[in-house]
Amino acid sequence: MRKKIVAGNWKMNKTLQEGIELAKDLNEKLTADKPNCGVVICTPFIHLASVAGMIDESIMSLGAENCADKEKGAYTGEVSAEMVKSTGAKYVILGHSERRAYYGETAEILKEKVNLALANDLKVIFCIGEVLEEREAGKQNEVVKAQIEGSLFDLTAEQYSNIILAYEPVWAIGTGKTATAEQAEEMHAFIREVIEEKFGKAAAEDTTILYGGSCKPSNAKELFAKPNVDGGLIGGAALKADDFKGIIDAWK
Ligand SMILES: O=C(CO)COP(=O)(O)O
Repeated sequence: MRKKIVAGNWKMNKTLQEGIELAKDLNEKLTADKPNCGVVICTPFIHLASVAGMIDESIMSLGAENCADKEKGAYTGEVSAEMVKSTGAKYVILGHSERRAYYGETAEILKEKVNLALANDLKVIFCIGEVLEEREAGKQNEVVKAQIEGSLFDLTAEQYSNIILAYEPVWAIGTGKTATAEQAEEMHAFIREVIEEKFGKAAAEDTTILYGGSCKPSNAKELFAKPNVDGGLIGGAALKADDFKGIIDAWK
């Protein structure tokens, strides 16, 4: 049975002190009222080691928002998968549309990152999704399929079992314009078909596919009610403990 997950992506928000406060607050709230799903918080690199020491791992896990495409060495400013793992993090987000668009991350670069993350025992939350023009041209399926094929199709079945997918239509990220539950379901079902073609039916059924893009407490329940939507990858609403918990509670 695939796992239901609500994951937060803090992006480039929160000072170290603010991040510690948020993690503490969330940890307290979820200790008092246990979640019905897996919870992951993905924080900037600088928060990882501090936050790792303060969260109850039976309730939530920690992840990074990125890692380098190189193993180690003279790559000033980069943070390797091995370094991420050494903080206590268990997950890493890769292929976020902001990384693809603003930092030129190609399918090839992402393939390297995915390999290094998996080699260091990190689970990968791999993001895919089309931009508005692609949706308007009816090309969303083609785009998403190419993103999956381009970075994940060389994985072994064993490696693939550590991948979580996150469908994030770029036009819905931070815009307040959520995909409808029907649009999300339609794409998630298609993604499962793409996975089935390559990795087989069991792997497709076992893949957790998250929806991301303006997901909030007010729309999470409707989205998560769809059979192929296994949770969310949350940006803005993950920055307030009450909002994030409101989304987690959509599984109750
Ligand atoms: O990009 C996202 C999560 O990775 C979604 O961001 P928002 O929830 O702010 O739209």
